[in-house]
Amino acid sequence: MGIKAVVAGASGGIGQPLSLLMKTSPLISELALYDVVNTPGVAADLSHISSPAKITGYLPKDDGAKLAFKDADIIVIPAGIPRKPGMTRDDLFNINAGIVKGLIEVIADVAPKAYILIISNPVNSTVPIAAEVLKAKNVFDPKRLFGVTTLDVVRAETFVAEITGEKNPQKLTIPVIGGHSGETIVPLFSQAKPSVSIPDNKLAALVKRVQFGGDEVVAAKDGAGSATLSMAYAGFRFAEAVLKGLSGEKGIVTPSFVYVPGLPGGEEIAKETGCDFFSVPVELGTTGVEKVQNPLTNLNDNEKTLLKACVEGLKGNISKGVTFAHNPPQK
Ligand SMILES: NC(=O)C1=CN([C@@H]2O[C@H](COP(=O)(O)OP(=O)(O)OC[C@H]3O[C@@H](n4cnc5c(N)ncnc54)[C@H](O)[C@@H]3O)[C@@H](O)[C@H]2O)C=CC1
Ligand SMILES: O=C([O-])CC(=O)C(=O)O
Repeated sequence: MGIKAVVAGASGGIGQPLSLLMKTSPLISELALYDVVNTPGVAADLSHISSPAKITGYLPKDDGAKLAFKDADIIVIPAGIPRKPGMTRDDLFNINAGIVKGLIEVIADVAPKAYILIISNPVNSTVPIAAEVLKAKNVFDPKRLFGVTTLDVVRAETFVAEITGEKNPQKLTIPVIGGHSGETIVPLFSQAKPSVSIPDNKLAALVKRVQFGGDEVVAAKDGAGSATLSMAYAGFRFAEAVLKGLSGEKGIVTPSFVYVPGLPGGEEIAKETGCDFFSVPVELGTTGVEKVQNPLTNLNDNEKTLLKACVEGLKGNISKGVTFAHNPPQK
């Protein structure tokens, strides 16, 4: 089966390196690039790479969004503005909420069966917006809608390895759960595989670094945006996990921000946290999320405290997205 993939926001800081990685994937036979600017150039450039994926580039004119998304199997969305120093991810809501809503409306019409991977911030709110739009169009399948929180997992691997001396951080599996901003990000070092030992005097700083890793990059870029290259890596890693699951590979498990009450194994998580959307390790298969794992049963005391702070913030982010989807501000 040929896989059609789309990157929406393909000309941006994340979109370009992400499209490059997607172009090199042997799992993709067609790659459509959509953005409001510059896609013809990015597509022409990538089209010279001798990998199988056939590249096309679309702009909004001449129904470009519809043509780009039509019958797509997987759509990755890094469209939207990034942070500058002094901003929170929630400060991006006013602009990015409308961008994501508009893109999902088109996707619901022309690619209702697509796997949708949302990178655009604030993820804690943009994913609930997407779910509400898909519900309103009667095409919502919780197994196919994902908030991409993989960068938190990637950071946890990297920062833990710096402490433990592990030479290959990719050998570590560290669940990071909750949401994707500040204190809503909850790394579970106690559930790392293989197990890791973090000295007591380093734990608080490590947790903070994973929670606020995005701020570190925003500060270093000093007004020129937020993480793009590490995010492209993380976005591709997650897209590849979804594609491998689709192709029948077994044992693919990685965290994602999903609609938990609609997924096998997720009901308890929604009940315990009071959050309908939560990042948890998901088992990926031929139809998307086959099951969610429940990491909440094994938390240590420190992680329980982190979880409490997480759900307080996350609930508000989720309801802000749901409210927006139903009552967008009038133009
Ligand atoms: N989930 C995560 O872990 C992360 C999320 N992000 C988020 O990803 C988003 C993109 O970041 P960057 O690539 O650095 O920003 P950027 O500004 O470099 O690129 C965004 C692209 O989106 C395009 N765009 C704007 N409106 C659009 C629309 N209606 N349709 C299609 N494309 C549209 C722009 O033309 C631009 O090319 C931001 O919201 C950022 O906060 C960034 C890093 C990590
Ligand atoms: O910090 C930001 O605004 C971008 C982001 O989500 C991250 O790097 O985790």
